Amino acid sequence: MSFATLTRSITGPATADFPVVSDQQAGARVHLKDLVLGFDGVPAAEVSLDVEPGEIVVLLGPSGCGKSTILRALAGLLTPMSGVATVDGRQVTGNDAHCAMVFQEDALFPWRTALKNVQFPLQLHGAGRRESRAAASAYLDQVGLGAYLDHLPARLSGGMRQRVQLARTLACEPKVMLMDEPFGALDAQTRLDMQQLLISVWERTKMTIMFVTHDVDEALLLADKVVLLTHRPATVAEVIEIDRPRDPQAQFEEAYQRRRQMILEFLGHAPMAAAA
Ligand SMILES: Nc1ncnc2c1ncn2[C@@H]1O[C@H](COP(=O)(O)OP(=O)(O)OP(=O)(O)O)[C@@H](O)[C@H]1O
Repeated sequence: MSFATLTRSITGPATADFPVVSDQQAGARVHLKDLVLGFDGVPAAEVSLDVEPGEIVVLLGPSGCGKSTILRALAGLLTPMSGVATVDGRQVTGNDAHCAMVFQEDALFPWRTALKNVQFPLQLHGAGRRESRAAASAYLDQVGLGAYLDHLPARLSGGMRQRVQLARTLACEPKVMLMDEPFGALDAQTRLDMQQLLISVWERTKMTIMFVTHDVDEALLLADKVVLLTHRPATVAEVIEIDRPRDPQAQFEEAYQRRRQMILEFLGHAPMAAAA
């Protein structure tokens, strides 16, 4: 998307307190077909998976099974051994402009203020100083950091730094946001706040989100689909579809508890991938 469209989307009429998002920005379809990823010729993941535009798909699986590797391949950071990954029908090769990654450890520039961190991708795409400043400050406002524009990352809490990272990722206007345990290092309350913030961002943008977590409740709160993966090399063992809207009381119901228990048991006894 051009920066002109971006600024239109920020300054146009908003439905709530969030910038209007153009159709172009809505989520992309992700298609993984017999995708084999690995290191030094040894497979770490062998997956086929379809993600509809605007879905939140959560990857759950035992430690080291290959979850991050799948996200890294979609971000263009890893070349597949075989198979294909496409985003809206286009094969992912190298750094795909439609996909942006959010890591657990914030990857902010420590010498740049919150505002300048978010301005960075905008300027990289050719926006001028004034335009990028206005856009970045709008994004930071949306993640609740309007009063912290001039703070360096060192002066922000872990949760606030993750908000800056989220704002910076949103400024890239990705069609697919790849989130690798983004809230794993946060305290419980901040994590809940970030989950709610993510849901509100997603409701407004309808981005496709692929999210890795070890937290089953986080998965059940966020996901349209929970994808259960086997031990390395990760293969898809099961895809669990979860209805929306989410009832906040649902977690106290028996059906929720049964599903949660089933997933916990799966993770405790996750199968090995079938021999090829
Ligand atoms: N750069 C690398 N070089 C070699 N092996 C790697 C590399 N990165 C990851 N691996 C290996 O690939 C496998 C999958 O790693 P990956 O980080 O994708 O797992 P994960 O499911 O995300 O793990 P966790 O849940 O513990 O974060 C692991 O066995 C890991 O040791």
